[in-house]
Amino acid sequence: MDSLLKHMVDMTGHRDHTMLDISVISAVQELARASQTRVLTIMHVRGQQYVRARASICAGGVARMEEPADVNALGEPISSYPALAACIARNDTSAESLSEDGKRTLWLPIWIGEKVDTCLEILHPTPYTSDTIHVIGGIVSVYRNFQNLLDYSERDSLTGLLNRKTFDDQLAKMLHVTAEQESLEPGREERRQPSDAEKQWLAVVDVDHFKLVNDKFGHLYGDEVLILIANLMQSSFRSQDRVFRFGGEEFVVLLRSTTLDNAQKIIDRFRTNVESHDFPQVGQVTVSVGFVSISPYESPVIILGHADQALYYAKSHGRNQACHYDQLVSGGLLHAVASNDTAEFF
Ligand SMILES: Nc1nc2c(ncn2[C@@H]2O[C@H](COP(=O)(O)OP(=O)(O)OP(=O)(O)O)[C@@H](O)[C@H]2O)c(=O)[nH]1
Repeated sequence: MDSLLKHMVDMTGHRDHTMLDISVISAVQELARASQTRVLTIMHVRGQQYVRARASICAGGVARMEEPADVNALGEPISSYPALAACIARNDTSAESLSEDGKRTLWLPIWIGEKVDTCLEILHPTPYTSDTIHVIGGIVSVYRNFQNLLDYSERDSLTGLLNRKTFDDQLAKMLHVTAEQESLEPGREERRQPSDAEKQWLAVVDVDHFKLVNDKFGHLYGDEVLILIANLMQSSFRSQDRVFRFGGEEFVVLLRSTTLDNAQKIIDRFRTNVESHDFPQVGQVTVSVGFVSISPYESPVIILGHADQALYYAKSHGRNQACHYDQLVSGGLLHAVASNDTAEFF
């Protein structure tokens, strides 16, 4: 029981999804004497479900995060896990399978309302007693409640998008990973990257003339426009991209690993989706976008400042368009300010 309490204290002491994953699999692994425990992400992409491990621990080992070799890979189709697929299809909370070579696997999907995007997978050599199942059930409940709480603190209450604080954390992580990858290729910093190279991108999105929407139709309709735009963002961008609301009528998107051509296409698809949407009562609404590639050699403030400069260019040159910072600079339409000062534009 001491051990159970220790694990519960550990799990509830985290304010970060990664550490929560690590502590839940460490707890299950030890208390359920598993041979392997994993946290799986269930991704929903265009009506299909995919499974990808995000943390794992083996007997006698330490828990670790699973970093996918390719961040764009969706994982395995759920059909590779028939017992889990059937369990999710019937909205169930557990499934077991026994393979021909005697390996037992227990899957515990974590339901939050009608949605499931996480599952615990426990491989165990011998059948579980009802006491062990009871302990595992308790750990899973605490894990689910804590995930829920963390999720709530990471999101904007009006649109349900990720909030500004989560953006700061995720951009810092993205810069760190990119810097690590580039350090594996010395000299890359100085080399000019080809225009078809895959990069990470940051786009700042601002609703055009939003004050007019509020003034003409009232704040309730204004709020509805923001919610519908948030929905259009979720459906227009890819599952590996991240969408944030910065507050007001400003949104930010982090686009993962794609070429300039693709980034422009993905952003324009969203922009035209907004332009062609019929907003109840309000009619047509448009957005302007400024975007920039993310370099680990620049600070978040500078990266955001560049995207903002491109956004203001789009605003002051007709709105309802997406402008690329580097293209504006190389075309002489914007002036880059060479500076190490992180307060360059503020
Ligand atoms: N309904 C609603 N309005 C908001 C919210 N947050 C900020 N606003 C309003 O958004 C409007 C932003 O207006 P401005 O910054 O002047 O910009 P704009 O009218 O969109 O003009 P441009 O950006 O130049 O195209 C203000 O009227 C704010 O009151 C919100 O959560 N809900």
